[in-house]
Amino acid sequence: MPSETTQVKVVVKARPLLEVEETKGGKNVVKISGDKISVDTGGKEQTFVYDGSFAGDVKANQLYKDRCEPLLQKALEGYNVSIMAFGATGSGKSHLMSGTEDDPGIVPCLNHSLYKHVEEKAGKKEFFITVTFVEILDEQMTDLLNPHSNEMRVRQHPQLGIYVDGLSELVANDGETLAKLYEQGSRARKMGATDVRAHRARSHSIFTIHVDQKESNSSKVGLKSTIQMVDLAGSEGVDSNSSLQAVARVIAALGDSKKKGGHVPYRDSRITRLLQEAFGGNAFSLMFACISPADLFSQETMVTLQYATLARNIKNEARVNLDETTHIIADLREEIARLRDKLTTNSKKEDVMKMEDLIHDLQIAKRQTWEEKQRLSIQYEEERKTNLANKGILEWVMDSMRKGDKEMQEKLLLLQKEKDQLMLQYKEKRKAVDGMKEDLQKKIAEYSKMADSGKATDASTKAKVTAIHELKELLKSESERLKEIKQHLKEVTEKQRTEREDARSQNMMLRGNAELRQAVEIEERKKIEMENAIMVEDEMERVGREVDFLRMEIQNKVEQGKQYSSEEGSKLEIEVAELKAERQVIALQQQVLEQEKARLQRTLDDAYKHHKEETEILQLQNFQTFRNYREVFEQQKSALEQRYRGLLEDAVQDAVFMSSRNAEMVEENQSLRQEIAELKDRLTVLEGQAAAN
Ligand SMILES: Nc1ncnc2c1ncn2[C@@H]1O[C@H](COP(=O)(O)OP(=O)(O)OP(=O)(O)O)[C@@H](O)[C@H]1O
Repeated sequence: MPSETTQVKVVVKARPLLEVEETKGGKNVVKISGDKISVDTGGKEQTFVYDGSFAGDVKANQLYKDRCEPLLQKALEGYNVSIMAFGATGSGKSHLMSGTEDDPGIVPCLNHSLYKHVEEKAGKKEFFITVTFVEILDEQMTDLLNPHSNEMRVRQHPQLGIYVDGLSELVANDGETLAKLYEQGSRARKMGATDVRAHRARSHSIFTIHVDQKESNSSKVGLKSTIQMVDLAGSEGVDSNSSLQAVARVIAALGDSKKKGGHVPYRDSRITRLLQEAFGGNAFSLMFACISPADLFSQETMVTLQYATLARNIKNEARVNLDETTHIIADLREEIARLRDKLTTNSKKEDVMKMEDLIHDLQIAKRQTWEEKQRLSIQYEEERKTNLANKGILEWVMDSMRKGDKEMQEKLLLLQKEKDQLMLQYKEKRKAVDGMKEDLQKKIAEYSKMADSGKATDASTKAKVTAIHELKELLKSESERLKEIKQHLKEVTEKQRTEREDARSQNMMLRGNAELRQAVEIEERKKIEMENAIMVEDEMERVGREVDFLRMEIQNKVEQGKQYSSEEGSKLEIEVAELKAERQVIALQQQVLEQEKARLQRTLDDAYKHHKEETEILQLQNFQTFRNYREVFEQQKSALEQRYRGLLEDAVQDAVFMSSRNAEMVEENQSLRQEIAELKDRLTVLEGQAAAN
């Protein structure tokens, strides 16, 4: 297995002087020239040399290209890589690692090149990439990709190295997935805290990319490497932060020539255990020492630079990691079988314990196969929906809600179908009614024409009158039916509205689900808009038909040479004007609806933004409330304990008093007995004397 001795590389990155620092009168006390960096500490200039020093105007992607891309190449050759950001709070560590949209950080840049490489090698090589994301705060570990509450432990596997037992490893088949996982994890890191900045300043996070690869169609053993991206806790006051102090002690133990060869306190904290390969182990390591250029921070800058100097002396022994999972599993199985035989004849306690460890090692080794990692990843995906939802990460809730909402959606769909059918019936019925009206008008016209002509016989008059009467009756009943349909339609619409309301309140119950609510609102609004549009269109059509009908009637009459009386004329004109006005009103209504829609859209967007912010705050507050409860509980507990302690002390004192009193009484009793005995003796003597006399 090829291996290389390598030194931990240290690059200093000074962030720009922030506006807030400038307004406070902060001055730039850092000068950079080549790999040298000088800090003016109140008139005294101190100079340090590193593997690189970069000023504030340097973009993260340039730093990535320059310093991290070669490390990615190493990782692709099978070496482990560790990229760490170290520095005081506010020195720009997170900015460097995560970056912004305009200035993507080291993690997004590396993500991009990693998958570019994977694409380029398609056909020749197969890659299997997974990620884990852990946060360590006050020695507590949080699985940022799947924030569960199961116990997690740092363990060491004899062949696979150091790992966190219980940490979810998720498959990232493409750069987009990896970016999403990193983003969600970073968000989960924020969501758990009441004071995001203080929390981040005190916590460490490690985002690890596991790259497994093998040559396509080859039985050659594949490669297996890890890329650790570490955002260390803020170092201002290294003394006050014990786990960072532990990192400092490890750096000093390995990097300080006076302490070389001595004990390295990796086991002092979880972060140092997890960085064991990065400092003095099997990895190519790069430490970004992040500093602020401001005089206000010069003390913190000096602490960072001193540790950076020590870190640069650390030597690592990096080797190519072959994917020997299959062999490891076979070896472990063999060892387990041997031990099992031994245990059947002679079961010693240490052998039983060793057996337990071996079985656990085998379990871990078995989880390293691509198939098993894939299976577990799917299982974690399921779990993390709930865990992330509990943490307020919304996207997953949305997905699951869509499923949960299905029943309600189906109900609404059925109602919509019923409504559509009713609408169709309504339209058809109205068309028929309108036709009948038209027919009736015609029949009345024919009848009056016949009557005017004076040619009408009794029979023909009767027939016409009967037909008119029948039609009138039919029209009446059909109009009734139309009314009924309309009423039914109204009821269904109302039912639909209440169901939607229910659905919405159900959605409301899901805390933080602003996106989903917005999606539901948008969908609902679209439906209402569509329905309104249909109604308006329908009305317009009806009014149009009425106008046409009138026009036709007038034309008919004109053609028949009918002279309108001024009364009829003005009646018709009024009717036309009314219809026109009706049409205008509808058009106006439509305009108003459009305006209302735009206004609602704006209100909704504002409400959405506001709600989203409020939800986040609420979640943070809830967490705070929980902490307050816990504090009160702790106080009550200690008050009770104190009370019981007091009672116990009293009881002990009483017991002591009673026992001393008891001793006194025993003594008294004894002396009384003595006295009685003496009195008895005297009595006997006196009785003797009396008898003698
Ligand atoms: N290169 C940069 N360009 C512009 N602004 C920067 C740069 N680096 C850092 N900043 C700004 O400096 C501030 C502190 O940066 P950041 O939050 O990354 O510090 P940090 O070291 O991660 O702090 P903490 O330890 O508290 O998490 C932020 O407002 C950030 O936007």
